[in-house]
Amino acid sequence: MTETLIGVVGGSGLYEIDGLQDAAWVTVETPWGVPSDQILTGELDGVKMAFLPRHGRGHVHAPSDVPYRANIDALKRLGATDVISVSACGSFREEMAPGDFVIVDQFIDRTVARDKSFFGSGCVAHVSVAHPTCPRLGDACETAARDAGITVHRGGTYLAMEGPQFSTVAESKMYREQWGADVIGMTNMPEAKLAREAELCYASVAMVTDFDSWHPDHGAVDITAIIATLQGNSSNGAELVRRLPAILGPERSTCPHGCDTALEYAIITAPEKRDPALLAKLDAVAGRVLG
Ligand SMILES: CSC[C@H]1O[C@H](OP(=O)(O)O)[C@H](O)[C@@H]1O
Ligand SMILES: Nc1ncnc2[nH]cnc12
Repeated sequence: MTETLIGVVGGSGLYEIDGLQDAAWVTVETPWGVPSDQILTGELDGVKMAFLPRHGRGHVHAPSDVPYRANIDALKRLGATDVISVSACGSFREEMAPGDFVIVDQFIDRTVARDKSFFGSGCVAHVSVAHPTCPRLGDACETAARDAGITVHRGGTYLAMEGPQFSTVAESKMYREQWGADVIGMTNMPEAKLAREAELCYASVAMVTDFDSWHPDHGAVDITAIIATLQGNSSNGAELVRRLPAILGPERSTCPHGCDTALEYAIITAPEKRDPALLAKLDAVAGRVLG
């Protein structure tokens, strides 16, 4: 058993959480640069928490410029065992309506302009992301959402687009009709891939804010409507997060789905050929396997 530390990455509309005991905003330095903001640490129901606003307080980082590697490294460095992403998203499904939450379990990664791995030449690693989210953590999110009275859908495919512009009608219809995506956002990739490389359990809770641009009765997505929906629902996101520590508890067993051993056989560069400079940067993310 190890001590649970729940990392929370708050998306649009969720820039801090209340009620933490011994709350403190801490600065974390990483070899991958500066995280999106300071991280709010503290305890809730006897469980350690670390909250990081993905876009920074005041929403300063565009989705393409979020320092995803620094964020995941910083949470790992603080001792996070589990990471919950809370995000705003558009919906491609009539039944996933604005205000509903979706516990995402699959992704289609259409992002093109982001650093997607901690590894590279000098230390090559290939982890599996066939199942990019953790079912155990997803269970906890689903329970927390139901207990909070939130309408929640278990399972859904999130299309991660580059942005910052929203999709065209043609793209929106293609993602929905041909590609089978359920929701769309701009941030969960490469975050989920990096969490896997860092051997963190990752779950994504997506709050539906709009019907993107495919819906004949709703017209094109616009930011004013998104912000109005977010203002009505961000308290639900915070409420879900507040309920998680009591559900997960202060002690955790090894992940039955293998999230926390993802690197076990992933590094294929021969030990004598590894780049010492890159190995030094991997101290937090891959310290368990690199020693
Ligand atoms: C505010 S609308 C578009 C913006 O909102 C979502 O951010 P996040 O995933 O961090 O909640 C979406 O991905 C875009 O970045
Ligand atoms: N329709 C949409 N497309 C991309 N990101 C979003 N975030 C919220 N709604 C979105």
